Amino acid sequence: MSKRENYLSWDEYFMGIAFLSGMRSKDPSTQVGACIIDEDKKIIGIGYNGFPHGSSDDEMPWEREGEFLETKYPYVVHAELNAILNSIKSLKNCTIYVTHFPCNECAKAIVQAGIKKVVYFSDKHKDLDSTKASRKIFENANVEMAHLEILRENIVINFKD
Ligand SMILES: Nc1ccn([C@H]2C[C@H](O)[C@@H](COP(=O)(O)O)O2)c(=O)n1
Ligand SMILES: [Zn+2]
Repeated sequence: MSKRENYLSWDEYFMGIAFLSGMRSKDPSTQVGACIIDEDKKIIGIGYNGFPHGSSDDEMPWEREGEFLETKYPYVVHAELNAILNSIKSLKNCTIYVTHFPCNECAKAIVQAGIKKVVYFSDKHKDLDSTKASRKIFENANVEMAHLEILRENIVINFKD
């Protein structure tokens, strides 16, 4: 019998895990996921956007607009930072898979952690100044950026039979 042909590539696998992780997010508008792997392709950190420990998902605001302190923005921990903080070992020369291109704050954390490659799926905010700053931060630190195009339409997990 020959091997299966339609198995997941490494890129699809790690980006799939980033997406699955993002599905844990309670943010009603944007769910972001991140998955960090080491040079041996071992997963060493996973994260999604959410409020810090101790802050209730039900009591904190998920608003995008209004008085700054009444919105989610000053409180939410970004997926990339959560993945970095959740990592189980040094991130030197690691790769981070992210569902969305990192913001400039996450870019700084990614560089300082020693991550050397960013593989991203969506770049929908590429024209924002903060995204331009991210690119500059990555370029200055020689962090490789790679857009991942996934050819298959979906990955199905079937929990029935
Ligand atoms: N690098 C990023 C950028 C954003 N996020 C999170 C922060 C928010 O929960 C959400 C963005 O919300 P929106 O302004 O689209 O309503 O995404 C992140 O985790 N990592
Ligand atoms: Zn961020």
